[in-house]
Amino acid sequence: MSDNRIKNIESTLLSDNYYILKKLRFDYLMRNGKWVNQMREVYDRGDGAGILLYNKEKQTVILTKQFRMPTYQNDNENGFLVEIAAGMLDKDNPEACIIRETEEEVGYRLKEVKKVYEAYSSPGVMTEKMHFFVGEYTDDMKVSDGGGLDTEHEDIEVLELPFEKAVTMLNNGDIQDTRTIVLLQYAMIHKLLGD
Ligand SMILES: Nc1nc2c(ncn2[C@@H]2O[C@H](COP(=O)(O)OP(=O)(O)O[C@H]3O[C@H](CO)[C@@H](O)[C@H](O)[C@@H]3O)[C@@H](O)[C@H]2O)c(=O)[nH]1
Ligand SMILES: [Mg+2]
Repeated sequence: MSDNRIKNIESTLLSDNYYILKKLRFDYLMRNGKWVNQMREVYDRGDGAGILLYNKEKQTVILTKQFRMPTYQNDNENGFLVEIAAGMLDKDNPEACIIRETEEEVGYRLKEVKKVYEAYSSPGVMTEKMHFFVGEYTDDMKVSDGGGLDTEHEDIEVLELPFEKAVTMLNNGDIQDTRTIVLLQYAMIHKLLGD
């Protein structure tokens, strides 16, 4: 079977109201050797970055809590979600983005971060690739209360929690953001906060 299993891609713009939603029609070569015409809607809002902030000495992590309309539309009773600090890349590289977002959202100015994964967020629907980081914070890195940008009406609550509490929330199903689950599990697997 040929390596190139996609041809004749036709793209129609459905919305560029805020980000970009396209309808893509294309011919796809099935494993059984037949060409079929397929249609997929694809949402492009760029790539993102997120970080788990941790403090070994205090045995704490920093998470955020904010209203997420899409979750409010789907089963999340009050629409608030506990998440890692995260943002969209805009024109930054992932590392610069996550350092900027950390300061905007939770008020800590980091010098160093460690990239641990790069992964597609929701590959059936979105183009978004997410860059996952972990970073150590200490009290002397605090430069503001965070909370997000007023100009964008961000309203972010900063949660500094014992790591153990975050793990309990994860195990109880109180953390429902995939990216946050991934990084808390990373911290557990790699014993970021010690044994
Ligand atoms: N007016 C308007 N504003 C929007 C819209 N969508 C987003 N925004 C604005 O854009 C800001 C984006 O803030 P960021 O901190 O950069 O992004 P984020 O929403 O936290 O996104 C992060 O999490 C997402 C998962 O929910 C990730 O998809 C994303 O890559 C990133 O990591 C939001 O606060 C909001 O003000 C929209 O449709 N309309
Ligand atoms: Mg954000």
